[in-house]
Amino acid sequence: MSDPVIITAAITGAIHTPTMSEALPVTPEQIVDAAVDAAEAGAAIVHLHARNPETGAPDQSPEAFAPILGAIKARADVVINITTGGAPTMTVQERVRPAEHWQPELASLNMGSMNFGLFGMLSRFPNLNHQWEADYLGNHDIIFRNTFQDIGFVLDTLQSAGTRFEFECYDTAHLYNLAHFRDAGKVSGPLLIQTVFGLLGGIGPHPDDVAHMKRTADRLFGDEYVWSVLGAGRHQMPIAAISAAQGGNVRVGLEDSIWLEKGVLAPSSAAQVTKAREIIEGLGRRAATPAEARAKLALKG
Ligand SMILES: C[C@H](N)CC(=O)CC(=O)O
Ligand SMILES: [Zn+2]
Repeated sequence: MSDPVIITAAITGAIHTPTMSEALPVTPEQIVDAAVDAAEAGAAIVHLHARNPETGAPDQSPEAFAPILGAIKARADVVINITTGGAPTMTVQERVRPAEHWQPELASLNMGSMNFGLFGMLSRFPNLNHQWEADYLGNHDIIFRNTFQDIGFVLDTLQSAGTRFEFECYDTAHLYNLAHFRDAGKVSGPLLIQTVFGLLGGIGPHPDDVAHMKRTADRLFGDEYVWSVLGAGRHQMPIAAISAAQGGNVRVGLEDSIWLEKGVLAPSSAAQVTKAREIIEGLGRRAATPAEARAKLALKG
């Protein structure tokens, strides 16, 4: 039987906005509770962003993470993964600061630049509460920038503190970018590769897309990598099931989808973790503990 499944819960992110779902955690207290609940539901890793408690706008200042990190650690033995993606509108210097300051076990790292098509969601949410939501979601001109220089800068800034990475790959080009850094000796296994599906600007959510990304990663990295998947929006659970059925790992959470199923808003990331666990256990597997995730990913603990 294949290894236990590492479940990552992405708690709030910087893509969805407060008007979209009341369940989206915004304040530090809400983010802490959501992360602890997700850990208790079976997540071994929580992926964290911070927000302005008043407006809900993304906040990438190290101070914004202060009331979140210690409080989670005091209540749950879960692996902390701090975003370096922040929001697409931020510079790499801004985006790397929280992980540089807090030196987590894991940090996310987008393996390339890409068009970020958030506007697809706008049609479903005509009445947004905050102007920044409309400006942000309605923007057809967003590029998430992470050049080879930016990626090198993030690696150099964080690796000295023993932080390892969740390499976010939105298309096969990003897998080749990661292979480039591996060949250059800048990164080494075990490489946690988070393949992202169904976000406009990246690869699609079709099972053929998943097979194509997995086949390419298998060829480029062999047993040097640990495979995980992230399906955006309504693709979250079907993509998780495909991965779990093939020995892979999964990421769920309100950052990636506000839905539990078609037309049903998820009451929490924990509810999505529970649903993913049902799928995983239905396949005869089980969720990995934080300790098992640390061992498999060679985390500093
Ligand atoms: C699709 C996800 N929002 C990817 C993400 O989580 C990026 C990051 O924080 O570095
Ligand atoms: Zn993120």
